[in-house]
Amino acid sequence: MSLADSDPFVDPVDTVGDHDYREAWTLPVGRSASLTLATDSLIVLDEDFTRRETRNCCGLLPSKAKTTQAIPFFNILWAELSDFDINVQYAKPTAKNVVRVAAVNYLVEKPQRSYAQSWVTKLLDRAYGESQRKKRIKVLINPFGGSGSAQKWYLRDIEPIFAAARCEIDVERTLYQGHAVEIAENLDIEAYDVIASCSGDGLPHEVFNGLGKKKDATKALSKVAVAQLPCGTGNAMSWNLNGTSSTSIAALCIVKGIRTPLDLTSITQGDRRTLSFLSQSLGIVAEVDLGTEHLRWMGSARFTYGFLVRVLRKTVYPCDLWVKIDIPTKGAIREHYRKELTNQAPVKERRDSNDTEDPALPELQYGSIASPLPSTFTNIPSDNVGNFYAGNMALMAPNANFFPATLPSDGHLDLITVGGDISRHSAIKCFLAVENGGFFDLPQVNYRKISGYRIIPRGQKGGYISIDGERVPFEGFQAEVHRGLGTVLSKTGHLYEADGVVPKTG
Ligand SMILES: Nc1ncnc2c1ncn2[C@@H]1O[C@H](COP(=O)(O)OP(=O)(O)OP(=O)(O)O)[C@@H](O)[C@H]1O
Repeated sequence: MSLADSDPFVDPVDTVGDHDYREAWTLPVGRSASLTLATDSLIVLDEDFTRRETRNCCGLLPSKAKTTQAIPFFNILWAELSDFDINVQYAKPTAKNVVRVAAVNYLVEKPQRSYAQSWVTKLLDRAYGESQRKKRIKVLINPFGGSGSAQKWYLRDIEPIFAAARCEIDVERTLYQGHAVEIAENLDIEAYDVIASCSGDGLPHEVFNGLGKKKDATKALSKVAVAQLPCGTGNAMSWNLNGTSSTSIAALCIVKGIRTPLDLTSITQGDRRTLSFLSQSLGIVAEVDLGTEHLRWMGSARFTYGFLVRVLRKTVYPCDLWVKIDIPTKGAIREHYRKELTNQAPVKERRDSNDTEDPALPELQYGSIASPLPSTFTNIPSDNVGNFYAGNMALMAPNANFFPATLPSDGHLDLITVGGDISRHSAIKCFLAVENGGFFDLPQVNYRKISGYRIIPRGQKGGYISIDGERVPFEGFQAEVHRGLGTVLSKTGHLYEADGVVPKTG
């Protein structure tokens, strides 16, 4: 029986005669098996001669038991040829949201060896595409991550995948708050390609800031990709870049991740300058996130409870707000997003150019919170703000797609403002629309693309401001976006995994 007869994935025209194996990139292996490179996957076809329990008058009948297995190229971790056999290691789904390292192993006959070598090269090309192979990864583990399970999850779910993919791994546990800042600040950037944190979103925030403290910060931030191995509660970074909070799938996504420039925002407050990669909030979101810590025992219900309490009180957070508005309307934002869907510009063109040749952090174009107000900033009356929320990624938690128009490196933050004095009915509609879709289009939601702002709370004794989920003093601050200053790993190289304001396929 020819391969074409038995395998629906193989074009019969390509499988006639030995020399044609090359054209189909089919490698005959073992006694009666073959490995074929199809469009998106490796097809393993095994015709094993076994005795089946089929009887006729002469006794047991020998018959062929065929198995066909398709392994997506994305899941292929490594392949190599040794003296006698070929070994392909891959991430095999073993349960919903779990992958584990598995392997296929076959003898390769001597005459096939040189072809097998080119076949392995071809397989790895398809498996990795433009993603870097054998990444050198500094792994940070927050021992308190995942309610103390981060270390266990690392050993069980992550390390075997990195090892099978031949990544070089160097593991360090964080010992105290802020330790990840120091580790990143002192990192030899020539020795690593990625810093991946087994943590929530707090450690990646620290890592960006540690790299940002280096003398050659701009170089460090463009050279070392920051990644998350989700061991927190929200895991926004992993949801946006990998579409998962599964530790094993995230590990596979890091192995296969494509280097992607990420906009970072400088925040100046008092005399401090920090970098934000995810979001800044003041008002109901900040208060619900940071002001309900004492209700952690409720699980995620604490957010719903906190929200409802504030909505019923119709809480407003008066402030003075000035914004550098880049795209003012939802229609224009949708158009901008549509164009970016097909923008495959090289990485270099998706970062601000550094004309000064100075490798330190870029100078602040708009000055700091202490500088005179930039003339390009527009005042937005904000006496009755209920929610001020600036986002650099789409999902703030699973099913919380607040910023569906965000793009990793378009040079803009997406700014949402919602009045605190809207009706309770309207406020609840907004809340439900975040989870069910449609939030972006609600008329009570103001949505702009911006590249800087200054916000100063007014007439409140205290309150909550959140930068990437971390609490900062309740006082005025200024923000300025730096296009593509940071680097992350993503599946596409230029988009988030969340649903956008325009369908990604059309
Ligand atoms: N050994 C340690 N002892 C105390 N604090 C630590 C230690 N290691 C890390 N931290 C701190 O823990 C904080 C939380 O980090 P992490 O990224 O895991 O979580 P998070 O984003 O707060 O998590 P969650 O998503 O669960 O809210 C960071 O501020 C970090 O500095």
